[in-house]
Amino acid sequence: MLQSIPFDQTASFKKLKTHHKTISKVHLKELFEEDPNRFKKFSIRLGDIVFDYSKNRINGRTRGYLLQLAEEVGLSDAIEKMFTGDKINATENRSVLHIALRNRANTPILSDGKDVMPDVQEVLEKMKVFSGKVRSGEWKGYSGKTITDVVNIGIGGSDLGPVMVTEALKPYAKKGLNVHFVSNVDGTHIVETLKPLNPETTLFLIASKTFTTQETMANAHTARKWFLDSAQDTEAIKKHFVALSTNQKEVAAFGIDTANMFGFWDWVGGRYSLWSAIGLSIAIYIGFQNFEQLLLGAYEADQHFRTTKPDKNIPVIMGLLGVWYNNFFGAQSHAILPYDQYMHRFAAYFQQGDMESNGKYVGRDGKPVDYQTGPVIWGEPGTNGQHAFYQLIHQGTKLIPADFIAPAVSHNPTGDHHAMLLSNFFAQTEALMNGKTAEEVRAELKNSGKTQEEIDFITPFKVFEGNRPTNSFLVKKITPKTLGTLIALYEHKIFVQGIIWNIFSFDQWGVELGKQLANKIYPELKSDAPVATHDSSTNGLINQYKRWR
Ligand SMILES: O=P(O)(O)OC[C@H]1O[C@H](O)[C@H](O)[C@@H](O)[C@@H]1O
Repeated sequence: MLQSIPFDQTASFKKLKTHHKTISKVHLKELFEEDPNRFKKFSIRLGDIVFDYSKNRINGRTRGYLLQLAEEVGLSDAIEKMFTGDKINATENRSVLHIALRNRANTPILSDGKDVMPDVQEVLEKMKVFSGKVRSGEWKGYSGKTITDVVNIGIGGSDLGPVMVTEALKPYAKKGLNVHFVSNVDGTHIVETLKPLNPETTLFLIASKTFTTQETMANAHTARKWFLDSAQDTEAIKKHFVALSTNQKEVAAFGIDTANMFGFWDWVGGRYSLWSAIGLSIAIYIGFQNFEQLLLGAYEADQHFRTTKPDKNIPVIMGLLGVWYNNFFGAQSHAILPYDQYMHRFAAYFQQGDMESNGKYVGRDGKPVDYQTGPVIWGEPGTNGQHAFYQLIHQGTKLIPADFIAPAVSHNPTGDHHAMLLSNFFAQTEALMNGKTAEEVRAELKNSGKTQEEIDFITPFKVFEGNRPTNSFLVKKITPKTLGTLIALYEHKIFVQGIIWNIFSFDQWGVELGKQLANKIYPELKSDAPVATHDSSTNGLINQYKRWR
């Protein structure tokens, strides 16, 4: 069990509050001028990743207080509890062991007194064999043809991870074997996905931890019907449908042979499950060896998180910096900006990872907290974002801490594209930090042919305050291994913040109410009779829908 320590009642919280009053008046530029060793002091190297957090509104003292905060809330103890299978997900009475899924040392990890590693290894072995057969063409469809298209049907944690990783690692894909993802219950998603596909060469992975999720079950049944319309034989389902789930009973009830089921366990949270059987689409797409590299990268991040001192610990520092802006500067959101087109779903992935984990107002003591918790996570790949929303980051009234991520080596070294991309990556964090003063603007306009009056008018609009904080992740190359490390670092950052905010990061009760109400409304939509059981807005909308449909 985790302790409950309201973070605003810690001694370091008070110190940080007082310290904030002075440091918030200091410009980042001054911090760099004062200390030529800032980059060295405030950056950490982990394998092929450099994490530079020097462009943050902190000095050594800030870092000291933040690290004290981590100590006061018992972070090291909490980390150890996660790694040793303690039931830190108390509201669901579960261990939190996604770290076991990538425990490449295979050392025993106990949950409920039982070593989970033999089961983890068994499923990995099964994934290896199966993905190998699909990739080699040995696995045949009902008419004897090899599989060309894999459709993963799942939503939330059973979709976003595989989507993000298969996109990010496209250069490692096998030619002629495509993956598709269907998540939305909107019929458009499955209809459009199936349109170009041939049932004889399509393999469906039904991915659902619970195997009861409405969207996934609806899409799975539609896929089953589409398939049987062509195969005309329920026996053929065996060759075209597999299940990734913890729920054997429901898998069998759906008609999938449980021999074709890849299991996982209740100690794997949906949004932390891409490392489990839920990653089967990844293993098929990039090959099992590459999938193992992804696990290895995450394992290295796990080791780093568990064993490195807090001041050199990337997720700890990431988490503390987030708390610094969220709770002391009043920042409401955090942007994730990968300068890598393949990583275009990275921010979307961590919207679930972070917001479903830390979007909570009830503390671990069961009482509402008096402070802000999880930030709004958002972002798009650079340079597209620059031409869309960076205006607000540079000159808006909101403070938006941002993470910039870029590979030094591109998978597509076409012409000078990568140098151009990287020059933008470097320039943006520099610009956000330094800004541009009125004097600099005036000097630039001096020989522009403008009158003094025109210069006076335009100058304030061209001034950039700067002082906008950023982190930079410079990665040698986005490979399965470095991507695995990056994802795990972000996962652990979420953990750190949940511990500090004294909330339970591994449940998600907040998604239940909407589901419950949808289940109540769904039968009401069957008849054309007007409804009167809701508030006037909901009744009005439902009844208009009934008139129009
Ligand atoms: O994998 P499933 O059981 O189908 O769940 C899919 C998703 O739905 C739930 O509503 C949760 O919000 C997510 O955390 C979960 O990943």
